Amino acid sequence: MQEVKHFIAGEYCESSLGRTFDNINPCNGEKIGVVHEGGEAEINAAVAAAREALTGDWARMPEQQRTEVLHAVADGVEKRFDEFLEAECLDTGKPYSIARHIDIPRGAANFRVFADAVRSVPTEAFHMETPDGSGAYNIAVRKPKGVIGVISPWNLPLLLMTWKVGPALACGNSVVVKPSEETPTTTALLGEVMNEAGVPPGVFNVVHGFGPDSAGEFLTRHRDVDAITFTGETRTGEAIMRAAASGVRDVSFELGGKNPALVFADCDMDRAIEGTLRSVFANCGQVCLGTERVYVERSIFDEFVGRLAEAAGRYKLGRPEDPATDMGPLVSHEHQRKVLSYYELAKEEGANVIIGGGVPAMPGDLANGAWVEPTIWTGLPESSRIVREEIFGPCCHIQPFDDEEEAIRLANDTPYGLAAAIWSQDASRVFRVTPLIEAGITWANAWFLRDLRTPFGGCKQSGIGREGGVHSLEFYSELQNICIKI
Ligand SMILES: NC(=O)C1=CN([C@@H]2O[C@H](COP(=O)(O)OP(=O)(O)OC[C@H]3O[C@@H](n4cnc5c(N)ncnc54)[C@H](O)[C@@H]3O)[C@@H](O)[C@H]2O)C=CC1
Ligand SMILES: O=C(O)/C=C/C=C(\O)C(=O)O
Repeated sequence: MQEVKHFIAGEYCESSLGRTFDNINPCNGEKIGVVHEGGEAEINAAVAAAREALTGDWARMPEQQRTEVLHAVADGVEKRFDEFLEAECLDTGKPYSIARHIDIPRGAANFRVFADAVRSVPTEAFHMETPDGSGAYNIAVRKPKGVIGVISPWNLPLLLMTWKVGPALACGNSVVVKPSEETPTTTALLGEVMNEAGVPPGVFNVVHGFGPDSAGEFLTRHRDVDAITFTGETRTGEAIMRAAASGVRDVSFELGGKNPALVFADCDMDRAIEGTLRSVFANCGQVCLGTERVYVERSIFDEFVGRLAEAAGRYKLGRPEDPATDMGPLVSHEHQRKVLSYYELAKEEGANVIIGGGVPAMPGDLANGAWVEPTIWTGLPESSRIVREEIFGPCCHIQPFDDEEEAIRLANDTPYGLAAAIWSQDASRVFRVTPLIEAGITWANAWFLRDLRTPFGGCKQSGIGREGGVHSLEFYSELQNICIKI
């Protein structure tokens, strides 16, 4: 039976109060192991270790060596690829085919890309004139921000945690990570890799636990944490922002979404179907960038709905390790209850259930897992809760539109603004429409095409700030302007 411990000051440790909680396999509801539950004492110890690390070897380490250490972390993840893969898929239930190509390689890449980015970003310098004629130079020096609190979610656990930890360490900070209580294992495993790679003790710390009145809240409230980065639900973001207000700490938030796809009659239908299928159902719909609202030009509406439903109907639900599996279960029974409550609501609101809408019949032990059917609805008004609220499951509502203006209006009629996808072969339309969409990321004829150097984040209630490439360096470093009079 697996036992997941905290990782503080380079060592694994148990909870001071001796409390643990169960880690459950969402495929069959079986207990995988126990996780040590941290409280105020563990957060205090981790933050103190992180603070201490900022005065030791890590602070004195030349940038070139820090880059090499972070490359060694990436190598270490790759060396133990199968271990990370199995742990991630056991915690989440996601298919190996996804984690093998996305979660684990990206978990490693996040260290390499940001370590290299730090070394390639130029220093800003301005010469200025002065009244005495001798002038002055302004040089912007990039320094670590300090101790970074990282609160990460369960949908892409290693990927989204390293997306924050990679650049934070590349900029010379130390971190305290509170991984999601649903998926603690790969974050804990990374501690071993950090030690093997030569990351000094205290630079990377992990405390397990829950959100409110637990490790998450204690971390975000801690006055010795200099900045907080969070991915998760918008309401949690509001709570963390309130905590960060005390002490005026900086935040970077990537929050919820209710992302639209606009499918125009001039699209390449095969590509639009394949891309929308992935954007709705990949990772069992548990991707913040995923599509939950599809708007299709009326002349191709029936064909599109029919073909998408047919493709979704071919999806094979199964065990993570089965190469034939397209979709796993949801992350937990709690999340299953939430998604199924929306499936019920859709029926109550009068939706046409094109496909799915319930719990699939799974064989043997899988019958106890957190499974839901891939689901497509049509026929609901835009005011319906199904169309307005983030469900975070394998489902979408499809609605027809008559012209470009209406499509843009429908896409933007949401409090969220994370991502959007447009499907059209008319280049003028693509250039005209994409900037009018209120979203931090808009794809045209693609979905989830990610270059780690590009700005990533949401507008409206989908987030604050941008991470990715130089934007991550902006958040994870403090710029000091040094003005030198000649
Ligand atoms: N990437 C995304 O956009 C994600 C969105 N979600 C959405 O959020 C819904 C709820 O899922 P949860 O896992 O409960 O998301 P959540 O936003 O509540 O949890 C994410 C992380 O925040 C921590 N947390 C929760 N409350 C906190 C607080 N007051 N202070 C500090 N940390 C706190 C949790 O322990 C976890 O590590 C999902 O149904 C889905 O709609 C969930 C995960 C990822
Ligand atoms: O960075 C990526 O490529 C993926 C990001 C996905 C999320 O942020 C999410 O689903 O929460």
